[in-house]
Amino acid sequence: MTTGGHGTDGVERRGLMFVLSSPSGAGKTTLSRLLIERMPGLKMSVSATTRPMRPGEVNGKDYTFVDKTTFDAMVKADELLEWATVFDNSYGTPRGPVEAALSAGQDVLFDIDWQGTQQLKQKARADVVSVFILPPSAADLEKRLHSRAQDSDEVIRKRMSRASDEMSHWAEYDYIVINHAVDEAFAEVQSILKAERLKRERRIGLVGFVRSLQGQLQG
Ligand SMILES: Nc1nc2c(ncn2[C@@H]2O[C@H](COP(=O)(O)OP(=O)(O)O)[C@@H](O)[C@H]2O)c(=O)[nH]1
Ligand SMILES: Nc1ncnc2c1ncn2[C@@H]1O[C@H](COP(=O)(O)OP(=O)(O)O)[C@@H](O)[C@H]1O
Repeated sequence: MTTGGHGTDGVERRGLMFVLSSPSGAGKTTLSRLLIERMPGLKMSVSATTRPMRPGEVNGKDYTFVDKTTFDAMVKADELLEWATVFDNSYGTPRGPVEAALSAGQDVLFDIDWQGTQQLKQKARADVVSVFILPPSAADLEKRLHSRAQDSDEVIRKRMSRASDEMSHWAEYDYIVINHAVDEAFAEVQSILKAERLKRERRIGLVGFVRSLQGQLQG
């Protein structure tokens, strides 16, 4: 499904879909923002959701906030690459921007749950790189949900009680990062992306590049 694009060394490369999942509060949003800021060639997939906007969130940047009728119409029109129900709300990935970014040779970053990750893998396994973020402890997770100060106590309780369910899918992921300190977790996630970009199978321009090197050696 993905084509085009050049790596930093000029060799043509297929774009990849970089997925971060975790229980709520483990740090996906924080790590995603850092990746987008610091990794050129990576574009965030902005999901559509029916959940209410949190203070500080920006419509069209953090999520596209839609009502249930609009979301259902998007599903019906096959406008979503994947979608799922999480915490009683619907979340989904609009297909158009992802396909446009990949065909322009960019990589795409997804902050989606295990259900969405499974759907992406069914569609394009070779192009999906998945990372599961774990909190260092349950106490830290709860502290982070409270420190974010954006959800009511009841919502936080619900998210804590779902954490174990979400975490039970950890073994379906390619990589696991434990988010102790943000800087270290970021460095680990960044290393994964850098190494995956160098994978031979994605570097579709290598055959031509090596042929040209061999030509130079013989010539
Ligand atoms: N399948 C799927 N999951 C999504 C999508 N967007 C967000 N999610 C997941 O929905 C869950 C709840 O997200 P959110 O309400 O922003 O809370 P957060 O986990 O605290 O960031 C998280 O596990 C997200 O990764 C999407 O487009 N598809
Ligand atoms: N390594 C860390 N140490 C301490 N606090 C963190 C760490 N990573 C994230 N946080 C904080 O925890 C809260 C939840 O993080 P967030 O990135 O919103 O998680 P998620 O997107 O997985 O729900 C935020 O207030 C964030 O600043």
